[in-house]
Amino acid sequence: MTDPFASNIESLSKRLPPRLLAPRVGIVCGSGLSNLAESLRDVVLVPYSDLEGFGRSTVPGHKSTLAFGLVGDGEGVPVVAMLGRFHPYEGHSLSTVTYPIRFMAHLGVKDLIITNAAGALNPSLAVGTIVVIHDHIALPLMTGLNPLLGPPTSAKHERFVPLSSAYSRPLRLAAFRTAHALQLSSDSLAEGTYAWVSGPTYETPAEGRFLRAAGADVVGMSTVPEVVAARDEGLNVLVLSLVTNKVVIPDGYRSIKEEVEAELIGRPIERPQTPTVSHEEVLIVGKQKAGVMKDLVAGIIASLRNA
Ligand SMILES: O=P(O)(O)O[C@@H]1C[C@H](O)[C@@H](CO)O1
Ligand code: HPA
Repeated sequence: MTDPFASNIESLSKRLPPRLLAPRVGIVCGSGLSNLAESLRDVVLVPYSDLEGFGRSTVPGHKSTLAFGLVGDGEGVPVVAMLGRFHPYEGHSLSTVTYPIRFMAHLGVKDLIITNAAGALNPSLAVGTIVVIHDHIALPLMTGLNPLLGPPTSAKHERFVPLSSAYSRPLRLAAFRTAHALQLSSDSLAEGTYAWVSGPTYETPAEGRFLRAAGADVVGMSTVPEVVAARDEGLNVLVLSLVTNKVVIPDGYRSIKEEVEAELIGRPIERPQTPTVSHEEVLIVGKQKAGVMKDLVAGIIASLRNA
């Protein structure tokens, strides 16, 4: 059997200068956020179809291309960005979902910046806020959909991977320091916990309240398998979630019984409508905030140069 890492490296070495073939930082672009590649210079684009082990992204707002390039002035920092990721709900196995992360680690990536679009469970998070993730709740992971099930992927990997500090503190500090340097308003960046759901259904109102009660601030359909693989590979991980829609709204629970009873005594209750999200809406907000996310990610990477 051919080693897909080796054959990919062989084909990339024919297309990339040596410096780009040794990226220090990896980026995963979330829904509608592939413009992150615009902050790269000397870019070389490699379609996933030219690489072994890579699937194809089937979700609008996700391309199927790797972008290699440099970020920042002078020598710059060599990076590789996934323009488009794989989600289990597309029918991809967890090993396909996580393969690019393992490949990036194999190329020499040390710091991984993962972005995603997510719904707000915490009512204080406005649409457009970028949430620096400091923890996660992953029901699929806890109940058997875990990319580390099965034999360890290599003898150098631990059997039991701790996730108590999966989200790098130095990278989270870099995110807030960069936002300050970019003069982003204080409410454009927040901190929180990401809940991973398999999708592709969006949450019912009760599921939203359940995840909120469990302590999550945002919910999405990706990222956690990538974080698990990255930690298995020993990478430092930063996750930035862009809030594209609200899932839980205060006083959003509507009791028809109460409503009718209130109507009968002549005191109709005005309650907010439960929001209905669509992927189109997710992409619109992604597009609106893509510039801020791009500048933030580029600034964080440039700040890592001296780290
Ligand atoms: O790849 P991400 O997590 O950014 O995409 C989110 C989650 C679903 O794939 C999709 C739902 O609108 O957007
Ligand atoms: N739920 C799950 N995933 C999402 C959402 C959401 O509300 N918005 C964007 N991705």
